[in-house]
Amino acid sequence: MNMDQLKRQAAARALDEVRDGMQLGLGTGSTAKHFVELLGERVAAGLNVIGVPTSEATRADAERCGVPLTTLDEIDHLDITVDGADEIDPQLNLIKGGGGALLREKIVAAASDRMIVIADDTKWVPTLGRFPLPVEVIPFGLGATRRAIEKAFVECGVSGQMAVRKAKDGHVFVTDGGHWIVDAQLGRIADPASLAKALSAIPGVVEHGLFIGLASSAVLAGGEGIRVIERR
Ligand SMILES: O=C(CO)[C@H](O)[C@H](O)COP(=O)(O)O
Repeated sequence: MNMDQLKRQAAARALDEVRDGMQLGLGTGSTAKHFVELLGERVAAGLNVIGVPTSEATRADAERCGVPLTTLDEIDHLDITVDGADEIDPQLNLIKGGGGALLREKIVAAASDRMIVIADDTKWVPTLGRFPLPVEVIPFGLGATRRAIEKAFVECGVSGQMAVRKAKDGHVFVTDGGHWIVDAQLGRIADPASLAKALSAIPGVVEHGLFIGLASSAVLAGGEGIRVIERR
């Protein structure tokens, strides 16, 4: 089975948790896209749900698949958010934002009763940090923000190169919120909760890709089948 088939399997398993009448957060990325497509098939067959997309890309996918959409201004909570991740550790802390949607993804996950992470099992790691940590920043005063981020890294015992993310066309990548992303190659984040707190305290940082205590469960698809891990 190839990687894409594994992603679809994980998405299909998460769909088992969806019930009629639910309000759903719809994640971003190639794995979440499978979930939106499968959900669209169920909607076409009569399932009544409504979704909040975590990016303009997911909004377009959901519209194409016929999934009804709303916003967090029109409804007061979400039952489940189903989203992918770039890394998942055994405490179900995550690195997200490889697709650049971390800000909306975190807002939507935090507004949800449950967050189900779906992934192929290569995303499962003993310690976060091999995947570059995305930090969403305001372009104004970026030099000062970078220095403050470096200081936070030192205080939290990590270090590594930082680079402003570029789009495929070579221009700076701009998020749906109009911000930039700095990717930090940290290698190993021993204390992700402390680093998350330190980054959140920096004025020019809009959000970062450490999702601490947000995921309720992870559905991991691998060569030997599907593993569902619940947060203790
Ligand atoms: O955080 C994300 C987007 O901001 C994605 O969930 C993450 O990058 C995983 O993507 P994929 O399912 O394509 O591997």
